[in-house]
Amino acid sequence: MTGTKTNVKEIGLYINGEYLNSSDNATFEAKNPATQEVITRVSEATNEDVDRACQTARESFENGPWRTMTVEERSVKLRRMAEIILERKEEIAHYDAMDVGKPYEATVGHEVARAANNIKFFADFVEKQGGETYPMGEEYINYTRYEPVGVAAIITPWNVPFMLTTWKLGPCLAAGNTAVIKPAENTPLSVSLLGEIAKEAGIPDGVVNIVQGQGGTVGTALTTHPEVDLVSFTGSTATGKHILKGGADTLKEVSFELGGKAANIIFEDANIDKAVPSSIRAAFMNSGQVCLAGSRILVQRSVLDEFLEKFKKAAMDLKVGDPQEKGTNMGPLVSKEHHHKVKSYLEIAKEEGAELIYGGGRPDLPEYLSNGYYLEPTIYVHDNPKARICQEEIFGPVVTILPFDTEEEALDIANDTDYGLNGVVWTENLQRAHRISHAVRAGTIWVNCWFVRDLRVPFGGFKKSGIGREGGHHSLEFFTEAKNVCIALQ
Ligand SMILES: NC(=O)C1=CN([C@@H]2O[C@H](COP(=O)(O)OP(=O)(O)OC[C@H]3O[C@@H](n4cnc5c(N)ncnc54)[C@H](O)[C@@H]3O)[C@@H](O)[C@H]2O)C=CC1
Ligand SMILES: O=C(O)/C=C/C=C(\O)C(=O)O
Repeated sequence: MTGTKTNVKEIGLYINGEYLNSSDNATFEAKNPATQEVITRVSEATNEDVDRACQTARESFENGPWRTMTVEERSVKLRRMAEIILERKEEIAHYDAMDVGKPYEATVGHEVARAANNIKFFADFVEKQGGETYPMGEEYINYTRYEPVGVAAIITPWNVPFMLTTWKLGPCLAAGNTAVIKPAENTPLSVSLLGEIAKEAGIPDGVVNIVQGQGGTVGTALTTHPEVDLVSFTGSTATGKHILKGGADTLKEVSFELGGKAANIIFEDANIDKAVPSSIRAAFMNSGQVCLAGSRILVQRSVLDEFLEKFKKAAMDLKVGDPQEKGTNMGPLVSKEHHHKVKSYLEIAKEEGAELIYGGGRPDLPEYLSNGYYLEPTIYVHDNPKARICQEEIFGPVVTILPFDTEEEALDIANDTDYGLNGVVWTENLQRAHRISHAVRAGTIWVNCWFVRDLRVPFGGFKKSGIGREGGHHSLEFFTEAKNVCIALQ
């Protein structure tokens, strides 16, 4: 038996280089979703604590050495931070396995490495940036500087806590800003380590601050705070709207990566043997709690039977179980509330007349996981793209297969959504691959692959899937103010 293996010490807020209790000593529980065991207690920030974190970040931005250091000096410290993340990869992955329910094996091997690279990539990238120069004849010359904006609020979700926080923190710090981070209340553990990691890397106190607690209170206090200039957020579209409204009075700049309902389109000329394992990953990785999930699989009718047979078999082969155990492909859902929400879609699917192909129940698990928030990988076939299970972000291991006959029909279904984060196309026809990639209204299209990430490319959503883009110079544009300097030459 594994389950919760480590005693995790109580988690404080991290402000000005110190872990602290909240001003009223209030705490909340961090729980293991595989067992419901309490892992530890976490300080719940008050408004006073959020204010302190924001004032500290402001003071450190205005008067600390971080903003005025050379880019190279900052990058040395950030590269060290990336190294420390790798040195502590087992601990970080173990924390995410415990409070997200993420399989340890995949997290330690992939997600933590990506987190380290998020920091290293921007440390290297920022050193290579130049600016624009515009001479005006012999009389004047203009040149552009990219200066840090100020204090950034970094609000991250529970599905990929550590990796997604570093994805924002890397460019934020590389550009010379200071940060107040708020991880999701469901998953406070791994992000809390970023305070001590930043300190060990030599990043001055006050540059990285972490507050913990509920979105509605702590998140709101942070994203409406007058000292916060920027909000970088990944999470639900509903929360994105709250943050946008709350930031209006102080004109905060926002970068939002929101929900998705990606179409994964399998044409009859696709290599089905490649499409099946990739579509399984896209549907069930992290128990389907992925904004980029291929949660609608559109399959051309002539290959429907073949695809269904192979896809179902591959889903049945997934090992659902203890996230800490070697070989586990799928852990539990993150929380009781989320488990309830995802299961409610099984009722909705029944009412909507979807055909259940596999799953929908509780997997067979050892006794010590009997309280865990588990659900089998679940597959439906439905012919109504307007059904709620085809329109709403379920964010669980529930996938719907929609048959289609023609390319036009596939495109209509793919674009019939409020979301536009990503899409996937499986075809061996080059012209069709381009045609469909151009016609699907989404920020990323993967052709004959899924979730392949190059950190230089723009990443973000069309429609209700986001505002702005992250990645490479897109992230740096968000985290900097462009300044023009015009000089008289005569
Ligand atoms: N990456 C993604 O696309 C994600 C999508 N979701 C979607 O959202 C649904 C609901 O999940 P939730 O946990 O409720 O996500 P959420 O959007 O409420 O949580 C994400 C983060 O926002 C914070 N937050 C919540 N309300 C806030 C507010 N008013 N002001 C500032 N920060 C706030 C939370 O504390 C958390 O840190 C999921 O079922 C899923 O469909 C959730 C998490 C990530
Ligand atoms: O690869 C990225 O930069 C972002 C990935 C985001 C998710 O996996 C998510 O929000 O679910």
